[in-house]
Amino acid sequence: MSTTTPAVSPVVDAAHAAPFTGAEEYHAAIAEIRAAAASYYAGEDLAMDDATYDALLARVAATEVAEPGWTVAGSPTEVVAAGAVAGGDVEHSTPMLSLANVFDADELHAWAARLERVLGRPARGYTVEPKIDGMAIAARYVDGRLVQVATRGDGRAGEDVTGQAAAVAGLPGELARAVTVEVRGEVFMTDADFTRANELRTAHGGQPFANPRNAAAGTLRAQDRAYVAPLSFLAYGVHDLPGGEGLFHSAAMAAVAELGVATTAGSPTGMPLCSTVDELLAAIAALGAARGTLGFDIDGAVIKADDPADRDAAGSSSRAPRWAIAHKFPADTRTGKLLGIEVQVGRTGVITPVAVLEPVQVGGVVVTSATLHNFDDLVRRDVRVGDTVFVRRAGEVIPEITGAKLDVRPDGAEPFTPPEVCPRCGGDIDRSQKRWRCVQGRACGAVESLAYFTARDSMDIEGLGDKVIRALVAAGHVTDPADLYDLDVETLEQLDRLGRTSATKLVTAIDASRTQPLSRVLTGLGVRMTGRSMSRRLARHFASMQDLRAATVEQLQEVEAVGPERAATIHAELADLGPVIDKLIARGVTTTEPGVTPYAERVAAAAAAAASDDGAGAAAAGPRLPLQNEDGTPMTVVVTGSVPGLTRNEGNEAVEHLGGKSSGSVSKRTALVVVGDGAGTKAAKAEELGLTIMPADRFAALLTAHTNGDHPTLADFLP
Ligand SMILES: NC(=O)c1ccc[n+]([C@@H]2O[C@H](COP(=O)([O-])OP(=O)(O)OC[C@H]3O[C@@H](n4cnc5c(N)ncnc54)[C@H](O)[C@@H]3O)[C@@H](O)[C@H]2O)c1
Ligand SMILES: [Zn+2]
Repeated sequence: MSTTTPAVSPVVDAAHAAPFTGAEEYHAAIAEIRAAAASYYAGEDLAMDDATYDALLARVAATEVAEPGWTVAGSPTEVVAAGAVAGGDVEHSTPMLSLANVFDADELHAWAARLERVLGRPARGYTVEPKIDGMAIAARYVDGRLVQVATRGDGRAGEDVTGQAAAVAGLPGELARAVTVEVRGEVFMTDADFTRANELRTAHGGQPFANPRNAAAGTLRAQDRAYVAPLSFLAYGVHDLPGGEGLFHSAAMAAVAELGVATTAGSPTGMPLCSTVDELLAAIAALGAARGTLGFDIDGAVIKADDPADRDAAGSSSRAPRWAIAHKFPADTRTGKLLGIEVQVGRTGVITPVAVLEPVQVGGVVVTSATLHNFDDLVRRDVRVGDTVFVRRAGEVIPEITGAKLDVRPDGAEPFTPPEVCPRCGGDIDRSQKRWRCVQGRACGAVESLAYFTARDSMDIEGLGDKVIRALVAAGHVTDPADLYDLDVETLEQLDRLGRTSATKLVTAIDASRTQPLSRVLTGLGVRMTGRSMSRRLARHFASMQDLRAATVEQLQEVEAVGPERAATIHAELADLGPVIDKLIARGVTTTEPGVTPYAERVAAAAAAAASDDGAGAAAAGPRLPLQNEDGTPMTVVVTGSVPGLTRNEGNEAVEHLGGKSSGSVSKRTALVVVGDGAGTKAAKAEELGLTIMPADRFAALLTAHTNGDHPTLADFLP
């Protein structure tokens, strides 16, 4: 391989995308990309989600490789911001470029190897920073005073946003020392500020922003606003630092921090220094794991050569530097189809709209339902059943719908009509607050939840039928299951048709239920997305209420058939039920599962066992995954063409998730070939070799079944 710049910048993942077969399609795609980029950088309504944008761009790049003669001048594969953003009045001291992307370890290795070839030796260290999802700016300080802030624009010249940037947190109006310097970094909106900004915006009659990035872009470019939406800044670059000649990036950024500017290194993520690709991968994984806890959106990690000499030697293409690379994380916003809107009534009587979605991968997880927040919001956003909607999942929080794509709304889609009365009890709704409530409050669902608690499969309390429960709730004696344990014979006797004997029996039965095991207590609490057998599994896994409540979303997924979505729901439900659980514990209800080793002891034992063998035994111990061979080893799987709802990278991740090993080339050793739209020669080769072939939609269905905990086997889904 030569070290000359390839015709197509490595920014774009051309190698795995299907080229367009007609020049017309190619030109149409470019027009679509430019239009999308124009609204994206202006902070206007999004035309598509990022994964779709990246996939379209990759197809344009693949076309340019296949048909070099078609390539248009200023193709989006070659210029910053797809060439859709005009340059402004402020010329940059050096171009503000884009970044090339990698999506997995192999691609990162390839990038590092390429850099090493250019340098003729390994790079002298790398830094790892969060890739903040906002707007790039250049801020110029003269004698310590902030005099000018400009957007990236077309990369050569940007727009003057000095006025709007005045109140950005982390970008001080005055530095600690009177130096003249240019600081570059990202202006963004934190999750908390995003919520606040949308409240302000809708209160002023505007449409809510789709996501924090969009909000930051819109806010930074807005001239006059009746209100100020808060923005933040983190620096990741510096130019003309006095005395900064030859300083490593990490040292230069430390100097910037000392001047009083917020930097990525000073943020909760820090700036790990690495010398090998393996160290880089570990740092990237750590950043990915922290993603949900930062309080602001990041869409990847940025890896940079630390030594300025390495940077000079590597240089840049017209679009991106060769000494830096972005390792992208799975997209946290995707589009999906809204199948229905359900109205849920919570334990406290809060009434909320919930979106039912066609399964879609967001942030690496299959999502089938998402919150629509509240009815005001839903009506304002005018989201309708049948719409293609934006689904956002930031970290481990419950996914949300941020808006609908109006240009593809199906004919005849009806606006949603909020309920007139409480869908559970038929009573009135209190609409005085944003969160609507049944006027009955906790009592609204009390009869239902008490009946569930006392049922045969749960606490099995004899003599507590529907009639008695209704009477107890109506008299105000009980609103939650724990109140049952406070009842005495005198109180019960006062109820209609309950004599002293029955009352005494009932108190005895309630009292006896205290010894029911944890699994039955859990069943009785009616934790959403769990039933009898799931409650048993949870109880057997965690052994005590205390350990179950302390479990993280990740730990909950250790339980068989608990996927990310169910784990997040169970976690939220246990928190929601906290007060009732506390009350039950205080009343002496059993909190352990008999005959099960405490969770902490088992974790310690497992760790000891893992340390004493090579881990091969551990892999075989779990239930067999759909893409595992009988001996527990992974099947080699090739995915070619597109899988519905997944990017190429997510397709490969899905293979691993299902227990397989994904490979890029078809051979006799390939166990399975997944074939989707746009599949090329690999599909033909698979047929030639007589390999097992699976259509991509069936693969997607297999993934969904697995994520839902249905324990599918590969055979179930083969044609
Ligand atoms: N959905 C859409 O319609 C649409 C349209 C256009 C672009 N996009 C998205 O934008 C991306 C390409 O746009 P781009 O060129 O603006 O960004 P990029 O992904 O190529 O990355 C370059 C940018 O990263 C930012 N950055 C954040 N943290 C950084 C750090 N620590 N160090 C250095 N830079 C850092 C800077 O702003 C820099 O300009 C694509 O991945 C695409 O998904 C989406
Ligand atoms: Zn009600």
